Amino acid sequence: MPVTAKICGLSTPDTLDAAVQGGASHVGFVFFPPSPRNVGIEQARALAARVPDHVTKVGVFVDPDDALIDAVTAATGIRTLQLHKTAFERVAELDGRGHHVWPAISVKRASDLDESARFAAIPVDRIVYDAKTPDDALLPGGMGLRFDWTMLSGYRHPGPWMLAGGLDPQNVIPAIQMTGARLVDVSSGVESAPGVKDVAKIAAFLKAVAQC
Ligand SMILES: O=C(O)c1ccccc1NCC(=O)[C@H](O)[C@H](O)COP(=O)(O)O
Repeated sequence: MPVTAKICGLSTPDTLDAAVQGGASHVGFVFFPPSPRNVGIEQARALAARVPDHVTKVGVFVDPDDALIDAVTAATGIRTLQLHKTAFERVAELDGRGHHVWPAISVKRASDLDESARFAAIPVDRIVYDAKTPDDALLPGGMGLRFDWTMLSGYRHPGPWMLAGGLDPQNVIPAIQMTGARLVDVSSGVESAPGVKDVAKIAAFLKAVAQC
């Protein structure tokens, strides 16, 4: 099975097209106003319309309320919700309503990984292992931070998962080799400035992933 990639935090047609043409399996849209990658509903509607059926659209949220999820899903057809800082009970509730849910686990130390076992009971569609950002950080992700990937080597995952946090075109191959990830996620590692995606970096990242 080939390794595939999600390009996250897309907000312009040209960078979205670069991700799709470069072979991304997933594209992510951030719905969190404090983020430099935040997209509004109408912007997301227009972007989503460009995404072909074989590429999965992922909505990235921080403890979203029903109104936001309903607005996003109605406008974009997004069915996959990547959920940061969202309580277990809320994740279970959204799963019960038929959404594809991807809870993010913030990882700093090895014991953080064990939170994944709890989600096996729901079960969720995929766990996202992302680097923990500082407690006072504005964002729970998208900051180019990474955790010690060796912690994932040999780890018994309870289900499908994705590696996120601090990946870029240069380090993604060793990261895949070290962790065994089959899906990798990148945001700031393919940007020229916070929130500004770079088509050459997107292409380089996807080319590196395709070699794995
Ligand atoms: O990217 C954001 O701005 C963001 C905002 C709020 C919640 C999550 C966010 N990003 C989550 C992602 O999926 C990122 O791709 C992931 O954290 C990796 O980011 P990076 O380390 O910059 O590649």
